[in-house]
Amino acid sequence: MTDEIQFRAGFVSFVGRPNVGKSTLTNALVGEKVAITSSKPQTTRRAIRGIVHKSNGQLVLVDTPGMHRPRTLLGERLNSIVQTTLGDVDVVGLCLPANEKLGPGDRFISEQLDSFPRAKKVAIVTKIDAASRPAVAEQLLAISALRDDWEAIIPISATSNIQLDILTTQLIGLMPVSPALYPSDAVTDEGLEARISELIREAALEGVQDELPHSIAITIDDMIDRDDKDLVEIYANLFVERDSQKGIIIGHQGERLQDVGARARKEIEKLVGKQVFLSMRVKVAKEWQRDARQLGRLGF
Ligand SMILES: Nc1nc2c(ncn2[C@@H]2O[C@H](COP(=O)(O)OP(=O)(O)OP(=O)(O)O)[C@@H](O)[C@H]2O)c(=O)[nH]1
Repeated sequence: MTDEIQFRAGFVSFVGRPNVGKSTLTNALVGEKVAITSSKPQTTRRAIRGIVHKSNGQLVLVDTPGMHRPRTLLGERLNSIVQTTLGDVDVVGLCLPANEKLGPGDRFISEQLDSFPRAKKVAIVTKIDAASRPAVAEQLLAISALRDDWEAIIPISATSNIQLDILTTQLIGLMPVSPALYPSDAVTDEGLEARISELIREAALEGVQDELPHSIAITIDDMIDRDDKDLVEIYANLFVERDSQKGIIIGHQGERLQDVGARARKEIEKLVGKQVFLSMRVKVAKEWQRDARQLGRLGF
């Protein structure tokens, strides 16, 4: 036996109801914007990986869409992404917000986790900055009674950076002994185009009404890296399902679309480290969420 610390690496997936802070946590742990965050529930569609590198281990974070009961074909595809992802991970972190009592949604998801015996279960109590100490204590008790196979129950705040290091250390401790799975400079294996699409979708979601979020999809037609200037030209399509939604996205005299473009461009410029020219066209793809062929074309 040696005292040498063994390197550990593996996969972690954060699950939980919509809006409990999974994407914010992923970004905070990775230290770079990889998953989109939004105050609108269920905005995360893909299994996005962020990678956390420490001297003694590596965590590959698989950020899944919230588990929910499917209502449309899109919903079913999202759920099947969750299923295939969770069959494969070393640890599932069930995110439960400190500032809301446990409810049927949390219990439903916890029960789903029973189907994945391979994964170790960790409870992550999110948003502790938004709850009083007694409320956090009460929540910890309720969560410990939720399952008897928790490896750990860890209270954190992703926005106030409370206990994030402890979470990382504990998660690494639960990983198998393994060499690093990704090179040390990788933060995500999502392609650049996919990340850009997500940034545009995030900008488009800001301030829209409740029914719209699921109706928006982004595709990129072309990306041209100009050699004559420090500039990338991006040609994107913003799909909605109905003509009326097209009007909402574009806004009065195109003002809203201009706003979305300006915000998206700022975020994309941070990502690519260059000036960006962004052209967006709004198109209607009728009922794309229910149509298998259109889903395929839009990348789901
Ligand atoms: N006060 C507080 N708010 C937080 C914290 N983490 C996330 N939030 C907020 O909670 C909301 C939802 O966060 P997300 O990270 O998008 O939640 P999510 O679970 O990924 O949501 P879906 O993608 O819809 O499944 C956002 O408005 C965040 O700013 C936290 O630690 N403290």
